[in-house]
Amino acid sequence: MPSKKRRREEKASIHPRNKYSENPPDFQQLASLYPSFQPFVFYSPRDGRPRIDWTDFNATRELTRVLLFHDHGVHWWIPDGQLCPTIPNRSNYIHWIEDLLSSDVIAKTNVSGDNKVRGFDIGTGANCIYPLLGASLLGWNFVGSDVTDVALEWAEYNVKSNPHLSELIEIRRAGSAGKKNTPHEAADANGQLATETERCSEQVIGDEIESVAKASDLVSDSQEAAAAANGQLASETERCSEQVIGDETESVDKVSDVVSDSQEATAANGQLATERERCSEEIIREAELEVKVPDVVSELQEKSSDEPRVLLGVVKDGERFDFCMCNPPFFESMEEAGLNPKTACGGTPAEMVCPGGELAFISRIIEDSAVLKQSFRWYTSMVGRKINLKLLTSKLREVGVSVVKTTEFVQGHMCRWGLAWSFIPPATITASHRTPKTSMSFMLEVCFSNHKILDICVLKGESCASQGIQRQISAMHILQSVESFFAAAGASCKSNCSSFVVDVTVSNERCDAIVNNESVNSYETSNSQPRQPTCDDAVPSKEISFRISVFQQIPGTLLVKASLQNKGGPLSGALSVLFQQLELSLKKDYCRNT
Ligand SMILES: C[S@@+](CC[C@H](N)C(=O)[O-])C[C@H]1O[C@@H](n2cnc3c(N)ncnc32)[C@H](O)[C@@H]1O
Repeated sequence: MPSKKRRREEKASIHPRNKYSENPPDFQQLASLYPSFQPFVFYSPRDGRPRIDWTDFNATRELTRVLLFHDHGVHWWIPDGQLCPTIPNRSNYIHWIEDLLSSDVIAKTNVSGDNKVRGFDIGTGANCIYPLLGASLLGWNFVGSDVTDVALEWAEYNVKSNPHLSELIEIRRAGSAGKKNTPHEAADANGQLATETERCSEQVIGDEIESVAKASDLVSDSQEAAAAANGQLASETERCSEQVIGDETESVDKVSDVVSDSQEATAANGQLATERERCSEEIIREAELEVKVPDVVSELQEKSSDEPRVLLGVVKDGERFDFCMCNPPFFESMEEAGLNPKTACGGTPAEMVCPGGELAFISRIIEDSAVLKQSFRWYTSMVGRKINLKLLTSKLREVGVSVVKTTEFVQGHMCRWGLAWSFIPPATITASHRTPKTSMSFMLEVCFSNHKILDICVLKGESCASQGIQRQISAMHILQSVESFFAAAGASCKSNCSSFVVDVTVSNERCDAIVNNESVNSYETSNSQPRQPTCDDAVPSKEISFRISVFQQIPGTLLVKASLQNKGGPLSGALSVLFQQLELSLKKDYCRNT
């Protein structure tokens, strides 16, 4: 069993917004909700805790499948042997990017002009995990690229299995020639695709929605139990090979750790993926780099020169993205990847290996970025070995990037690194401090026993105990509440119900009213007649205009976003306060304990 100290460290370093930071997956609960997962869960004779066999690929795949469905409302599958992603670990990378996008390190510009975040996942794999997580957690748009037929077909399949996300994700082939799987791998995976498509067409989706409804109730009711189960979580060690990632010495330590205490290795760690932003930001010209870009980088590049490009030729002319991300093939050979007998997370040679390993692969991203420059706000990649992090940072300096950021992802016994760079000039401290936030968001987890919801049911003549209630508290209800909230305070509101947005304009005077919590009544009673225009109305700069968008994440969970429309106006700074008031009001109406 992991020591208390280790558990504390892991908990402290998991990203605070990671869904699993406070509520790690509860195998027992998942098994009771999803019969397909039940056969994989057993109870440890040592401590009676529920576990799964990490050496069984079917068990790790089923865990990923139920977690994606249970916690993210995502339908998902991969064929035998493909790389099986760990959801908490992968979520940490997404949240790190979220932090980069909202940081003041470089000037904030929205590439798409509509406040939608647009990302590019290099090597999305059959599992398409980053686009699925980014779209379901944060409403981001994605292009996911890959080179193998199997990856492209299954990524497409996973996107199409989720109609609520499919508008957000495009799968694109990288490299003109395309990298084929071996005929055996391709035939096998295609056979599985056909079977899976058939299986899913027979699925009664309503039943699953119902399970999620029950599941979310259970989850919210049993937070305490879930917290107590923290130590019981079997590790979802990233992949077979990851035990050899890192400096050689580190790897040896890690492997011997695993061998010396296999129970511990399969305990809480991996599922509690961690993200420690300790290396933090470096402005490249200030970086103290011990390592010069050595000849090894160019040698590796020669080796990989026949490989398809990663961004050039895949990114279309004039396209712009907020970021790219990549979990690269780390190894030069399957021998180097090695086989970790303790885990079975899959990973085919096409996924794990490329000529020159990760150093050559990420170097290609760097070269492409040096051509595409500001077409991306941030370029990012995972890095498996610390020595490569240093080499790559040196290479970044050579190509003239303006900013480099690094982070460390501590995942159970493993360490990996996040590397980010940009060609956008670093923002000066003073400028960044003056710039108010122009977009923000919060999550609303609807509690069905709340009075507001009961009111809605009564108005509609429906029984709250009826099974369909979850679908009745929709983005539309929240949208209406947003409009009422601002209209009640005298703001002008214009809703667009088809795109679930409401545009709000608030005058200086009404802004104060909202901030001071003066509600409908005070405004309505003193303004029973239509308001006469005042001199102030003629001065547009004394208004703040913003757009509120509501996204249904999964039944019962909604994302509410605000984006400033008249940027640079004197009231711009008020957005965060107004939005906070809205959050309080919606949470009071729709959520538990507020
Ligand atoms: C380690 S896997 C990552 C899969 C998935 N993103 C994940 O995190 O589980 C690396 C992926 O990169 C793909 N790949 C290899 N060369 C590529 C290239 N030039 N462009 C895009 N993808 C590539 C492989 O086919 C493989 O699916």
